[in-house]
Amino acid sequence: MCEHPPSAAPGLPQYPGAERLVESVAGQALALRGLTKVFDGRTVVDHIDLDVPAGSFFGLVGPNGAGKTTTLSMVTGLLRPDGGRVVLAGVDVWADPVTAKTRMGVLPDGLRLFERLSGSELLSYIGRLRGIDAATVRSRAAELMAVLDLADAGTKLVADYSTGMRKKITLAAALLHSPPVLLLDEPLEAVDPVSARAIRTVLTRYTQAGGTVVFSSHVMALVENLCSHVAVMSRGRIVAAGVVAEVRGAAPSLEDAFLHLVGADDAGMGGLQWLGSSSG
Ligand SMILES: Nc1ncnc2c1ncn2[C@@H]1O[C@H](COP(=O)(O)OP(=O)(O)OP(=O)(O)O)[C@@H](O)[C@H]1O
Repeated sequence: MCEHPPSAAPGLPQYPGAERLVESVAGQALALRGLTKVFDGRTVVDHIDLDVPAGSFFGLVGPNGAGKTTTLSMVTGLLRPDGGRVVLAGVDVWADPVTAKTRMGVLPDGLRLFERLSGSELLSYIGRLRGIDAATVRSRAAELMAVLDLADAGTKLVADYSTGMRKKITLAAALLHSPPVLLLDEPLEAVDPVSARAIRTVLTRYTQAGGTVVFSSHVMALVENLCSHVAVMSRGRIVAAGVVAEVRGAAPSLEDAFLHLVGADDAGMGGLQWLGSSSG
């Protein structure tokens, strides 16, 4: 008789206590517990705990190299953690990655798209991969392309898209299956104000309808305007998290609070006295 407990699917590591963990974070769209990543002996994400309430617009901010992309990559199933757990929309991401991926829409860092497809073909391909019937894909794709101001770009090859258009078509692809959680790595970086407004409008509408957005950004004013919640990451750790007003505290702006939290508010302009002086 077999003495061993029932095993996970072949090839998948076991995650004991997955059900208990999922129960304990009910009500959170996303929960991280002890999430850790080590590269070449250096801990770049250091035992992170984080709760993202369902329906929140959640900004993840931090200086370059803080670990934001690494964290989002572990949340989206792209990068295997060295420790800790991720529960997204009631699913333990690394215990059941296939189900977890049906519940998320992702705009990853370093967009890789099918360059030789047109925008419409790309959405139709992604929609079919997601198992959505062709008529629904067509109507959702048309609506998304209209609100994102991409309607005229439907027949253009993705290879000829601008940066803003690439972000918008990827966002449309991430929304096509109407997931409960959207994870976006710097969705507004290098995007012009017109495209940025279209993206903001869609994201705001999505959260008003009950969806949860988690996005990383360096633009503090944007996070302060758009987000209900924020987490500040520094050197692989979460140094503050919660409702934006709480994290800002008594500081005049979120940016001031951020600079203080990451220890950059006293960065002096020592030296450089020669800069701009006409004496050469
Ligand atoms: N594949 C990798 N191999 C080794 N080190 C890596 C790898 N990916 C990231 N790192 C390192 O991990 C640290 C965190 O990087 P990460 O890209 O997660 O930061 P970030 O907060 O997203 O930064 P940015 O705001 O510049 O995008 C950095 O020091 C980076 O050099």
